[in-house]
Amino acid sequence: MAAGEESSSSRRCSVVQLPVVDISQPLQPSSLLSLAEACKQWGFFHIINHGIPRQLYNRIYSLSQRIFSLPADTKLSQLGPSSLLKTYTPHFIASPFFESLRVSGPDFLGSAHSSADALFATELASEFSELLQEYGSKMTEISKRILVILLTILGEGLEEKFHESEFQNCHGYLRIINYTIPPAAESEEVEGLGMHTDMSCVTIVYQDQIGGLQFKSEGGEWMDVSPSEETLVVNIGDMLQAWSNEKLRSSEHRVVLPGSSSGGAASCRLSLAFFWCFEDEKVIWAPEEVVAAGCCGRRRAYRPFVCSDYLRFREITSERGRFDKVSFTVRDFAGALTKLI
Ligand SMILES: O=C(O)CCC(=O)C(=O)O
Ligand SMILES: [Fe+2]
Repeated sequence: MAAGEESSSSRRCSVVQLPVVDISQPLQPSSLLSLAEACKQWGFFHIINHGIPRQLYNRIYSLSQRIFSLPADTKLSQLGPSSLLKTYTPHFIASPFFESLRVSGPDFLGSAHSSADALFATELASEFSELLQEYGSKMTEISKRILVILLTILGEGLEEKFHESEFQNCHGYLRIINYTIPPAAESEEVEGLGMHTDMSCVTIVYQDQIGGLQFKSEGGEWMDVSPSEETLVVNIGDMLQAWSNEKLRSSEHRVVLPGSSSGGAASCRLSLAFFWCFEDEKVIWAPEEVVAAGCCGRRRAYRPFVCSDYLRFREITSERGRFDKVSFTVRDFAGALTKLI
């Protein structure tokens, strides 16, 4: 795995060559090894041959832009935090440059429809919903495939033993995110989304060509995740870090937006982040076999906890309007590093 300094002087971070997994093929032992290493060290990797046609992205992209370019009042009153639907997160909640629309599974069609009906004429609303249904169900399928791979790298026999029994009630939701690139930023980068960990088992991200997704290495260095047309980014979330007893890493990450001088005339960055999560009432407790697998000893890193309690903890501990604040993670909530259980 090669990591080298990036040439651009405006970015004080490194680029890393993440493993690229072809998920249309069974994985070769050598690929499994490098993936296992990356999941332990970075918690990030790329996938290719995922079967999402480019036209699907293009169409979602252009309809999403139509939604985000509607007047702020319309988005807020129809979909905002005080509306019935609550699917729209306006600017100045996650950051001044971030706004998003949530589409929840498994009925992605119904979820997208309820938001789109409030904004679009019938025909466009139907098209938007159908596209999101297609995207959501493809992401669901890919998430399951990724979990099979991750359980395989955790240890022999663990996939057969635990995929069905532990992950069968997982559910997914999608966040369509629009980042506004501020023209006043000059050569300075700004944080579009501050440092955080995801509360999912795995997250699958499509980022457009603007890039800017970065994760923090164990040594505390920011690493750039370069955008590429053909690949999707996968990162491990807190739920899987806890369930795997930290054999899979949920890295802190963020999104930086380029200053206006660092390239192009683009005024926005669009990403689609799909979160594959345990059900709310799931008790997370790493199985004995997972704790014992490999050479990491038998120390448990977490006490058992209920998923929804952690989600609530994150909600309470995240301070609105404090964009610079480091958010708490699952270690702060359920870490038991000093105690043998
Ligand atoms: O926009 C991106 O590229 C990543 C978004 C993200 O990290 C998140 O929504 O949790
Ligand atoms: Fe994230």
